[in-house]
Amino acid sequence: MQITETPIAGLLVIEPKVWKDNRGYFYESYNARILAEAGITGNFVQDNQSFSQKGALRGMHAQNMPFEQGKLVRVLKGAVLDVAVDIRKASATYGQHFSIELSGENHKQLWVPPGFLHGFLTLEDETIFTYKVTNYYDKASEIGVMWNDPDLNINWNREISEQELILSEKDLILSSFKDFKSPF
Ligand SMILES: Cc1cn([C@H]2C[C@H](O)[C@@H](COP(=O)(O)OP(=O)(O)O[C@H]3O[C@H](C)C(=O)[C@H](O)[C@H]3O)O2)c(=O)[nH]c1=O
Repeated sequence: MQITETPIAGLLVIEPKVWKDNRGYFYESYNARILAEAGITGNFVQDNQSFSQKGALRGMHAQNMPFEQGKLVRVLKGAVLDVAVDIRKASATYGQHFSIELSGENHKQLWVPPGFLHGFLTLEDETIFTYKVTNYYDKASEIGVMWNDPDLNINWNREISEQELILSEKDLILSSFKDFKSPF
């Protein structure tokens, strides 16, 4: 399992060792000891899974304290462009984002600590996205910023036009970044 830093402190890319043979492949998708050695010591209490068609965009979301969540995200099948935005007010990279393609083929994972907005654009039909979180879901604590906020300026361009995007009602009316008051 190789764990590498990103330009945003605390945000880490995890690439598992994949064992391939004539039957297929095997890899450890989660190993608390190896993650702890890299500083990922969250107490994971809940696993989530979502299924999305190409063009579905979920985000940008976070939960407010005391239900802030660290997220260990990956794709079982299909592909997404995964994006995390630093909303830690004291951070030198406040408002900056990191994006990475996660897929059932590349087996990559992203550790998103508390203090980030998170979301993804689905790049293939029948994509299965799964993740561990370090705090329970609390609807009343949900906060978010629009996926296309001009100040965040997230570069989603993946041959998917705005007309092809599939968004929830909730994700159509999230806050602008300039009106957003980060609790982190
Ligand atoms: C997140 C969540 C949702 N739900 C219920 C509530 C809704 O009725 C339904 C769909 O939820 P939502 O539309 O918020 O699902 P996503 O848009 O995939 O939300 C996620 O989107 C991005 C990718 C994130 O990083 C967050 O984990 C999360 O906000 O599932 C639950 O019961 N438990 C949960 O933990």
